[in-house]
Amino acid sequence: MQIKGLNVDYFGNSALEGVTLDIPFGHSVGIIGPNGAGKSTFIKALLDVIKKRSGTVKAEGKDIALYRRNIAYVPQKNDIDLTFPITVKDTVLTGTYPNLKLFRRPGKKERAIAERSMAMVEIGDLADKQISNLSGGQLQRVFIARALAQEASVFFLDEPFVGIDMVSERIIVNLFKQLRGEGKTILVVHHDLHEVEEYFDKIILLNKQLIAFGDVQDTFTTENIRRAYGTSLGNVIIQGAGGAAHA
Ligand SMILES: Nc1ncnc2c1ncn2[C@@H]1O[C@H](COP(=O)(O)OP(=O)(O)OP(=O)(O)O)[C@@H](O)[C@H]1O
Repeated sequence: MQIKGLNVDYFGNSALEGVTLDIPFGHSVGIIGPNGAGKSTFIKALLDVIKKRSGTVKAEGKDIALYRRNIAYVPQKNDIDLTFPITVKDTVLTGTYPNLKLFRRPGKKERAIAERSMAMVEIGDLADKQISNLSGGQLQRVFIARALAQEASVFFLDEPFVGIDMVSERIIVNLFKQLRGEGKTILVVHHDLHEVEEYFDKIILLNKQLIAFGDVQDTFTTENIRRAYGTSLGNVIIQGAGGAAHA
């Protein structure tokens, strides 16, 4: 995915400035940076769901709009209306809609895809429950199953580990490993620096501007964390992460 000169403003305030990088497919990539660094904005700009002031985003040489169907997106929980009356299986089934032909309803094939997707995140037993009755971790797995049902090759997830239980976290991490093994690309906005090395093979450090991008071993360094978070906050974070970052 080729990103060139990406600038995004909200009401005249800049959220992203001149972000240029080339994200190779087939990796699990963490997007890391302080609150308000523009991480969610970055994902939304790549998806073309918010207006850019300038810049281009291409995938395999094509404008991202032409590639959009191949990208499954799991937004932050806050961005989803959880009071909407819908069951787990119907929510997951909506993941198949982008691939349906015009005026076609989901049939046997789509229901089989939805079932397989639910099984991949171990929520088959919740199929008939209303989404409003689920725990945070179960809900996150429902939205990931919906993304799987889209049968995309690229996955964008915004803070998937926030407010979830350890069992859900383990299931999701194992799924990421499985998807990566199948050559899929996973781009994840992530807050907690503890697990960075286990979850991702590349990271993007962001604070309005691109601070660093590359393999975790080379990029997840105390120096880069200080540059992204500022020296004093960076030091607190490095200590809190128990030396997870490289010196
Ligand atoms: N819809 C919006 N309207 C106005 N300003 C916005 C909007 N969305 C984000 N912003 C501002 O843009 C900046 C970047 O926000 P963004 O949500 O992308 O950051 P983030 O790194 O994902 O933050 P967090 O970790 O807190 O979720 C912040 O200053 C935020 O207040």
